[in-house]
Amino acid sequence: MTADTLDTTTGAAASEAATEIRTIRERIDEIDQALIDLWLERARLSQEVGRTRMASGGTRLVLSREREIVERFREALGADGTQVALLLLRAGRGPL
Ligand SMILES: O=C(O)C(=O)C[C@]1(C(=O)O)C=C[C@@H](O)C=C1
Repeated sequence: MTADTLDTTTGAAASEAATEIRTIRERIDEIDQALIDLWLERARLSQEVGRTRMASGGTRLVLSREREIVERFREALGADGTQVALLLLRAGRGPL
């Protein structure tokens, strides 16, 4: 494989690179699936907490807890972490 015969699925210009990319992509796909599964599990648990609290006569939200979570993600991942945390929270408790 040469630069003028690109592998269409990997975009690589050499077969060794195409093979390496396919191997790395397998792990990326596993990680993506784990993230999706964890995302869905977290949303279910968050909804369960919300239902339990409201059934007890409590509030729908606990903003101090949300701030703690946003801060944890911001410390670990920077500004993108803030955005991820906000999306995670929305997936569980719905939009504000
Ligand atoms: O930990 C809680 O009390 C929850 O209700 C879960 C959760 C979350 O998704 O992390 C959702 C809504 C609350 O405002 C705070 C946190």
